Amino acid sequence: MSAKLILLRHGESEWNAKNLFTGWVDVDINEKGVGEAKRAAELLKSEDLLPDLLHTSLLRRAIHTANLALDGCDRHWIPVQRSWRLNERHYGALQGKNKAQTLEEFGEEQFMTWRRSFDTPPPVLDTDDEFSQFNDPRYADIPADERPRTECLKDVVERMLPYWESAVVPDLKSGKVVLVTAHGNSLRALVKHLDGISDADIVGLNIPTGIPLYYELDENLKPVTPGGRYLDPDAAKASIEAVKNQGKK
Ligand SMILES: O=C(O)[C@@H](CO)OP(=O)(O)O
Repeated sequence: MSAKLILLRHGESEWNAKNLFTGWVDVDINEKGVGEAKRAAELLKSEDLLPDLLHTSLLRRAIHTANLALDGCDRHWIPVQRSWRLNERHYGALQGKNKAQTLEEFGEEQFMTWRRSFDTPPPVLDTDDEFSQFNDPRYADIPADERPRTECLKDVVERMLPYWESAVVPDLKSGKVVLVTAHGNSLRALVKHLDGISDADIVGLNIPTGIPLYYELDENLKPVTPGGRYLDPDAAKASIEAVKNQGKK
């Protein structure tokens, strides 16, 4: 048995374009992002990788991207499950801050530690901050003392894996083609798990916006091809470079 999994980071968002730390702030995709989502649909169609089931985060940029990608390949009707556990990493007190200014103010080492280190979270965000989601009704089911106010990638792995095991794995095992539409850092957490990437090596992994990453998984849900396969490898390469260099302009 082999399972088919497609990972899709949302298309470019309004705040990606403005170079702002986003995290749980619920911004939409911009025009470029809409184009990326539609192109994702074309790629899925051309490879005959038509999703049977969708899992998304609770954030508009992932939901909108998934809707466009599915609509474009006539799969707008498939069952959907949404979970905060697929949300972007909560970026703590950096949410709403400009990446270039943060780099300048704190220096490259601190900036990259906050962006990419495995276990150093940014400072905590006040619950009444304008960029806080602490009292957002969509998170009311998360006990207040477990509701994130900042997260490092390790925290994301820990909150994402229970959802992976309980919701996504059964769908994969039932032979369905599963689409997971999520975010740069929640997908880094998932890829780390799938490919068994070390805490040190995950620092160097970046996920491009809007390009489907296809994994064929064996019976133990291990990737047949390590790292999976981007359906548009050239575009993925260029976009990965851009994500990597964010802030440095
Ligand atoms: O701002 C964010 O939420 C993320 C993803 O866009 O940024 P970064 O790539 O810096 O982790």
